[in-house]
Amino acid sequence: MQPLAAGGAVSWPLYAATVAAALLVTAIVLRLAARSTAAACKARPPAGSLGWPLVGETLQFISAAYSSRPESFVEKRCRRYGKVFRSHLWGSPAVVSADAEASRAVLQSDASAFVPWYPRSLMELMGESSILVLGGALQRRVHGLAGAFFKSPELKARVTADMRSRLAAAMDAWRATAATGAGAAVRVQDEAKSIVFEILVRALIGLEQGQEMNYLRQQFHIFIAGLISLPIKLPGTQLYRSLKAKKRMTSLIQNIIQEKRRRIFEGKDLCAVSRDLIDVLMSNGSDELSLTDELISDNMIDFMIPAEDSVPVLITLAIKYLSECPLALQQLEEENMELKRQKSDVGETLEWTDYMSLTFTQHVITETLRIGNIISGIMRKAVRDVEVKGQGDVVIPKGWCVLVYFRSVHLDANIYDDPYAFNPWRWKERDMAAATTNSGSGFTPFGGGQRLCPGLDLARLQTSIFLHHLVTNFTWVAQGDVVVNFPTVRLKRGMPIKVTPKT
Ligand code: HEM
Repeated sequence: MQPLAAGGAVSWPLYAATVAAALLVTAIVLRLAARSTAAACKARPPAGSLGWPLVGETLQFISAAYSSRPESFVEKRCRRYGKVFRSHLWGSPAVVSADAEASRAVLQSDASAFVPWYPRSLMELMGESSILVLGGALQRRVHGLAGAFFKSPELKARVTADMRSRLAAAMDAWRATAATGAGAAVRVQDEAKSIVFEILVRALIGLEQGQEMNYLRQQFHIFIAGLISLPIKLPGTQLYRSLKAKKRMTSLIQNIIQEKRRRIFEGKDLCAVSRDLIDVLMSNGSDELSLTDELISDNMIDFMIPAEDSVPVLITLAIKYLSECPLALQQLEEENMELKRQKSDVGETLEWTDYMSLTFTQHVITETLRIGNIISGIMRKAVRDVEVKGQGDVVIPKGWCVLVYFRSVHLDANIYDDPYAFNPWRWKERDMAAATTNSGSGFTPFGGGQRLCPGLDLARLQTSIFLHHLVTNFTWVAQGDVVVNFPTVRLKRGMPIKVTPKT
């Protein structure tokens, strides 16, 4: 963040001191209010500490999140207070759950108990009509329509064909890179990001590769940089830049919506099949829950977050873990080569169902989701005192936040033997149906309940396709890289690998 320009009505040091004093007073009042809320209601929040005035325990949380063991913040407190404890994070009193049962109970609750809660910069950027913030009938409606679209065989077939042709072009370039000799490397994370972004954006808003796509992606990078930033909306701040970028993206998407409306009005576009998510949302908004252009465009931008972030990171992490586990890589390669052979023997190309039927490949993806914790947890706010059963019953007082911390559950030695080991074979014995539908307690990389990720099948499908084409066409040597976990999970150097085409 840049300080305010000197020479304004108030000098910068005086301004800063005034703001700091105001923040301190506000924080003390809020903390006293939090304490008295907890004391006034019969609610018994769990044991724990609210930390320092103003910042609570946020700085300790962030400093652990930047380390190679982000769960250390939660682990330390679990040892002291139990798996559900109280804290104070992102400016709010909070209950943190690292207990599988309590976490499941929170995920399964509806809006009569909890509503979504995010840090202020995120709320500001997503806007009121984002599915991530919406509650009640409107959230269920958008979720239902988007979920049905993402799960439809037509979309999966289209995404499969798009992925195949986009990967073929990328792989030609990798072959050319490999031919240049020593030192040339492919950055998996960058490649996965540009491929997945283009394909999902096409599925969302119907935009094809080209100048507008490049412009959108450029604006999206500025937008996403502000999601976890200081909640200050002044020129020069990241949040301000991100809001401006969102405005430019909204205008591009609203033009697409207007063009679609014009074509429908002129009777030029009466195609019964929805080609993208905008079509789905536009054609399902004629009753009292009509979906406005603003709601549609806001949500299209939110839906781009997994396209640029979560799915490419899942692909990249899978390749990192496979590179470090030759036995798993060998088994995955054999499984994929066998399928390729079978299909080419009968002269068929692979369908989306073929990719999803690769059992070991799915185990690799499941294990990557468990150990990689791309989304480490979710936050909610209690709209009333909520009793939660877990390791001992606790109450989350009205107005408090709850952080459901998936990461600690996914790395819990009581649930997974040797939890830090990448072991795809562990899923042979486990209930894979529960893992792939995300219904099993102790495995919630896609959340759960009414807000269960509607894109989970697509994420698995795109990852399977990427892995299939990589292992059947190339061998590689990974160059060293490390996972960074905050503010989002990613590979520090983008996972460079030196590829050699298979003959
Ligand atoms: C590795 C990939 C992915 C991961 C780890 C992931 C994870 C999650 C999680 C944990 C939630 C629950 C949030 C909450 O409860 O507040 C969620 C929700 C959501 N995800 Fe995903 N996701 C992924 C891919 C996708 C894809 C590909 C799409 C669609 C293009 C998508 C769209 C959404 C939407 C729209 C929601 C909000 C649902 C609602 O609040 O009703 N996600 N995701």
